Amino acid sequence: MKLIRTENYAEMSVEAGKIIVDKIRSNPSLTLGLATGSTPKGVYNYLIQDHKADGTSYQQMKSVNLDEYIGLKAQDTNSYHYFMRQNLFNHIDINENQTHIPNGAADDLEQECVRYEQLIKELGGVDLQLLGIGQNGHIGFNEPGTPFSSRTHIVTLAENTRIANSRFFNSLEEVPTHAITMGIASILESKEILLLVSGEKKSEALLKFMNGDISEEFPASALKHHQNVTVIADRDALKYI
Ligand SMILES: O=P(O)(O)OC[C@H]1O[C@](O)(CO)[C@@H](O)[C@@H]1O
Repeated sequence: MKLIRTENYAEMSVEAGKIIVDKIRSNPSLTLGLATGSTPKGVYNYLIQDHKADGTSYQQMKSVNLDEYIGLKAQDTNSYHYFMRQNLFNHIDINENQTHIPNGAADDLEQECVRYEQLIKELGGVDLQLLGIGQNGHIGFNEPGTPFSSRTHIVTLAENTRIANSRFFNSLEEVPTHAITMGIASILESKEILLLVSGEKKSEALLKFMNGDISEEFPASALKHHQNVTVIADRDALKYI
């Protein structure tokens, strides 16, 4: 595992953005695994600015997102479909048919999980997966206790995850209780993983990740089984390291 230390969120975002742009330029038809939440917003902003200034093209690539809330339609402003359009897709040269996000409003959610897993296979797997980490160590929406063998599945969100994410909603009651997420085994099949960690709130999770045991009680620890993980963290997140 490689650790890149950065001063702050902006620097972390630029470091990650440069790595992604390099990959896309050397392999324009790659499949990029994307994440939502506050952490990757700066990276997406870097990609948008680079696209405008240097013309990096996304016309041939494909993307798969990690997760989506159950019960929110794609148009819902709190859905991850909406997040991705607002924060990246609407600002680069990518078509909707190149981008994939689990459908949290599907009639048959179990079938949706099977479809999504199959889709990733048909795309040839994820070349580079961008990840954030939850304060409880979740990756995607794989909460503590999720088997490392898990594939795309339906999860009940941990209360602390709902509380953490309630900042995007009007109230905690509005935060969905369930989500669809790529499983840990699905994530580990990515050829390369970029884990971004920013802010003091994530410092304990980062300490546990770097120095703790590999355990299903701390989902991110599964990444230690992967051969090609780069962690990019900022000074606040690195407080204990
Ligand atoms: O970046 P944030 O908002 O702290 O969220 C942490 C993680 O939780 C999730 O939002 C759950 O999907 C991840 O996508 C994200 O990486």
